[in-house]
Amino acid sequence: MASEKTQFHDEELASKINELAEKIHTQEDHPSLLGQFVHGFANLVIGGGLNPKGKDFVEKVVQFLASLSNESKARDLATGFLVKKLWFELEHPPKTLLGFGGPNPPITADPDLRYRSADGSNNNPEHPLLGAAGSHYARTTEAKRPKLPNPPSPSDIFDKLLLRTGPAKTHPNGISNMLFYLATIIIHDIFHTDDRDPTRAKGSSYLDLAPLYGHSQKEQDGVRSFKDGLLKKDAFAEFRLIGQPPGVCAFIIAFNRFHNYVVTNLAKINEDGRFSLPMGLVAGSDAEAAAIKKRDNDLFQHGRLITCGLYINIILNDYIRAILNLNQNPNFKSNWNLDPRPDIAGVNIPKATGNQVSVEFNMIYRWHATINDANTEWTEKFMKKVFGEDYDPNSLTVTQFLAGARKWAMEVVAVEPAKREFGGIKRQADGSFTEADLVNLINVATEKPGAAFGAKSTPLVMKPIEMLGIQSQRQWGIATLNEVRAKFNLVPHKTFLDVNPDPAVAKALSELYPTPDDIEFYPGIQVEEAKKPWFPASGLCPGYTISVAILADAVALCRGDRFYTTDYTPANLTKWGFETASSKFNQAEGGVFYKLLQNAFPGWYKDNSVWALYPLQTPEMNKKILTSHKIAEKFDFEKPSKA
Ligand code: HEM
Repeated sequence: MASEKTQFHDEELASKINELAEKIHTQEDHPSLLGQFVHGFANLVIGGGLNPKGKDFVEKVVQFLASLSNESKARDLATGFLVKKLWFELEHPPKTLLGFGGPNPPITADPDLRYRSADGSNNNPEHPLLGAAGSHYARTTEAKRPKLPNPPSPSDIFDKLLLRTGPAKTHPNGISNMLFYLATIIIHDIFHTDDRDPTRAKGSSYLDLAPLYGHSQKEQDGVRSFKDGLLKKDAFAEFRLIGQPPGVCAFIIAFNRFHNYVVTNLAKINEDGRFSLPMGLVAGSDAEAAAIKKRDNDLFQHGRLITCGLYINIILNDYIRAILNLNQNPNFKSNWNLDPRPDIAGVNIPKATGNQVSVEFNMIYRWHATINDANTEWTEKFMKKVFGEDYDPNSLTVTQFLAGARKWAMEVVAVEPAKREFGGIKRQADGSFTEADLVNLINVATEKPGAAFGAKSTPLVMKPIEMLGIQSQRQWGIATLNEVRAKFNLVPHKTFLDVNPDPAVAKALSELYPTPDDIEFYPGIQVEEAKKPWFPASGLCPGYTISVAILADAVALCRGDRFYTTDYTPANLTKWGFETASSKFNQAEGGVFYKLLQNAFPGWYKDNSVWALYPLQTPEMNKKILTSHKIAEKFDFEKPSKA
């Protein structure tokens, strides 16, 4: 039944949906009431009914759904309508792309459509280039408002609106660095702006674990051992991760180890004999060599599908759960989650359309405010290595930054992926790192909270990178903050205080922009008031526009991907593989992060360790949450170690 603790901040909306819910809970199976409820809910969510432009609208809907019983049919239908709303907030496929033509990327798709191509092409075979590496960014919002003739300088914007002074504010909901490292893997998966043609993304627009497997066939070949489907020991393709805190690299290596665990088991189990060599091959013959090569590829590709399956399930069942604060749902037994993949009878939502990431989302995902003090210090040391001990972040220009970044990139790329090192840890003779070193880096990331989102929260060391961000949004001609808000059904800001009620921030905005309608998208999304935690519905606590837009993006990335919808089947992944990547509510409330950690680092994580079950919030925060649910004694809070 609708929880009494449901925290609707909008009385009208609250009474309307609670009234509908009550009817459903008392006579749920009554078809006309169910129809009435769904009709009412569809009106609420998709438009009409109550004002969908209200602040916190999505959060209220999430709170409501998470308060319903697991058996509620109405809940499934209503979730379908929410997914539909989020799906149709974006175009599929997008109509507007950046750039002025130029050669299209070549199609390197494996002719076997069961497998992901290395560069993301052929995800939708009807639009084979949609979202392939090298394609043009999409634009979600028409930029109709003329731009200011003399916009404020990026340096001024940074100093007045973004610069953090003093220590970082701790994240208000105990979100651990691990969540921000997962976000870092996600953004390196889908965003790699081509510096020679910034209208293009060098990676694909699919969540295909490119930081591990690469954005192209060449990069993929660089991490494969070409034996039994295995990846080279502790190798990962994305060189840019070496420029991130070392825990990010340890995390992507966990996926490498999971892949190797998967292919080893696939070969052993050899379900339906699908990895057997044909009978009667002559030893040393070309036919035998070709069959061995095919088997390696079949194992590798299955391993990739399954490892990506775990990745998407981590995103939906751990990451989105933490973002929506579902572990802090008073109705803790609710298994509601925002999973956009299922088909719900009566709610027609397209799927497997393909995807193309947009410039707006490239901006929305720049979460540099969340870099905590320890990672700020790490970044300062890193920048000194690249730009010299005496470099000054205040005066380093964007041009100097780009030149230094290119030089650094060339040096890193020159080293083979399986030989790259990071964070002061060393590879052993067989090329692998020690488990202890990797687990330690992951522990450090899990233990410490990230910093809070918000205005005046970005460390100085990021100044040139933020100035580059501001320059990029101008080059891309992105619509204003208010234009993008209107696109996502959010009320445009009428005053500077609407953007951020802190008078100092509002004043700084008014000194930079003539009217709220002129505020640029970036930095606008960074300065908006950050959300507070809600229990459930708001866990990540970014600015308002970011919080709404990322849900639409998550829906697009999951539901638009053929390999996560129509082709995500036990037939394609094998029964064992499908099960290995899958989520069950009775373990970690559906979270599957523990599967990654326990299989990558066997023996380190106890079955009831919060470090494995809920690593996206700190162990300290988990203790609070589990104590509030009166089940803390069932869990182990000790730092993982190997007996
Ligand atoms: C200490 C942590 C971090 C460091 C040192 C860092 C560094 C950088 C650098 C150097 C760039 C500019 C790349 C270029 O255009 O040449 C960049 C871009 C970017 N960063 Fe971060 N970052 C950090 C954390 C994060 C986090 C937590 C997120 C969000 C999850 C994020 C999201 C982005 C995005 C979306 C871009 C644009 C990428 C592109 O267009 O190619 N970063 N970051």
